[in-house]
Amino acid sequence: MAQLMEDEVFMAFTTYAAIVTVKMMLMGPLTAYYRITRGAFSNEEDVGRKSAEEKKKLLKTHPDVERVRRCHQNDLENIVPFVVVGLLYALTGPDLSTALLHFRIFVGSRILHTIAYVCILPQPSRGLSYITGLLVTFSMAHRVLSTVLFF
Ligand SMILES: N[C@@H](CCC(=O)N[C@@H](CS)C(=O)NCC(=O)O)C(=O)O
Repeated sequence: MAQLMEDEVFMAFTTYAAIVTVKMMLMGPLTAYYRITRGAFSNEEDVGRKSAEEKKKLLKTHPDVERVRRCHQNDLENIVPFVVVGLLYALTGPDLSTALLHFRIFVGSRILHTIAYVCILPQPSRGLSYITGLLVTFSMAHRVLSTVLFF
């Protein structure tokens, strides 16, 4: 394990995986921010001490909250596979420069995806950033499978 932590590709993977995971985790506080500012809550206990009338007003969905939630969901669909496949990829011993290119493009694409989704940028900005990240993960999966294929 200590030897693995000194491997440059593994260190690069750990760095970018941590960055993109923290980005994904920040979607939670961002959702909370939108809930509070838009007055849109989903649980009765979240609006505990209000009158029945006020509760009714606050227990609703809001398009901005739903947008951030979809963005978070999309992160889960893409970042979790990146972390799993990226770890296996790092273990196949790729070139440092090739690995860095994969990790940087993926993290950049997911940051752009979030900006495009939350700031409502016109398509195809979100679609292209999503496809870019997906291609990076597929490229790493290709390397993993072509290195260790064993049925
Ligand atoms: N689960 C996704 C699968 C396809 C996907 O991830 N598309 C990208 C680019 S259009 C996206 O940002 N989808 C919006 C979303 O997941 O809410 C969906 O329902 O759209």
